[in-house]
Amino acid sequence: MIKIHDLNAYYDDFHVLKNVSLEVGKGEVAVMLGPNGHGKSTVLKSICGLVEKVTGNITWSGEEIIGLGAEKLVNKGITYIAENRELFPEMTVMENLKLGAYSQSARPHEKENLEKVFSLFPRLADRRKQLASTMSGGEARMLAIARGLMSNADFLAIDEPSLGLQPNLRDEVARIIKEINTQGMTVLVVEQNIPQITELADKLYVLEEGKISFEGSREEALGDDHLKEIFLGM
Ligand SMILES: Nc1ncnc2c1ncn2[C@@H]1O[C@H](COP(=O)(O)OP(=O)(O)OP(=O)(O)O)[C@@H](O)[C@H]1O
Repeated sequence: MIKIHDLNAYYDDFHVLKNVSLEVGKGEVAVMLGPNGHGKSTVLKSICGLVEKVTGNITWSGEEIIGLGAEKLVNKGITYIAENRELFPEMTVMENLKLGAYSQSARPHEKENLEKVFSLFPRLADRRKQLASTMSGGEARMLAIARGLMSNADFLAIDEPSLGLQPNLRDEVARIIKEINTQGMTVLVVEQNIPQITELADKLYVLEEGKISFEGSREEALGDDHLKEIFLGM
């Protein structure tokens, strides 16, 4: 379980997150919604050791992990999948995937994770020799998610997977998140353009102005007209 208590995050003097507390139970999917620029990515990055100035507590399976840094956290099974893909364009699909398994904890599992990834994303298996730079936007997005899975993670923080995706591929992203969750992955995802993802959420959080303004089930969120209209698009 990931448990965040009173997280504050800063970029220099800019105080982005203000006493954020949330938890994602083992094997659960939590979805974070909220307006642009209010700090959703910063929550994910703070968990994954990618924000320098943070205070508060973040525990993973009971162990304090705040401030450990991204490399140590990847070895503990905590992986961030960025919204801006961050692929290596001049490398093939296969090379990009193998780089996802660079960490000490992932290396011994490279073969089995590759098989898992290719069964989830058959299209990547067909294109394993293709350069990442020549993939369509949707394929590149899938590759970014697949590369995250190569890290042998137990917890994935996924940032806006729908960004730049056509509607049919959004269904595909929802299917994949459901599938990896069924296999036991704990997921915190920032996403409000794929209704199927909010449907599979065990819990929704809304982040506004760096603070959690709502926490509850999708049914509870649907009971609130403001949330329903603004964040659930209904
Ligand atoms: N590396 C950085 N240095 C300085 N300011 C930053 C940095 N990253 C983000 N910010 C600022 O922090 C605030 C929160 O950004 P963040 O990306 O967490 O928001 P968000 O809710 O995820 O937005 P979006 O939905 O647009 O991705 C924004 O004002 C942003 O400009």
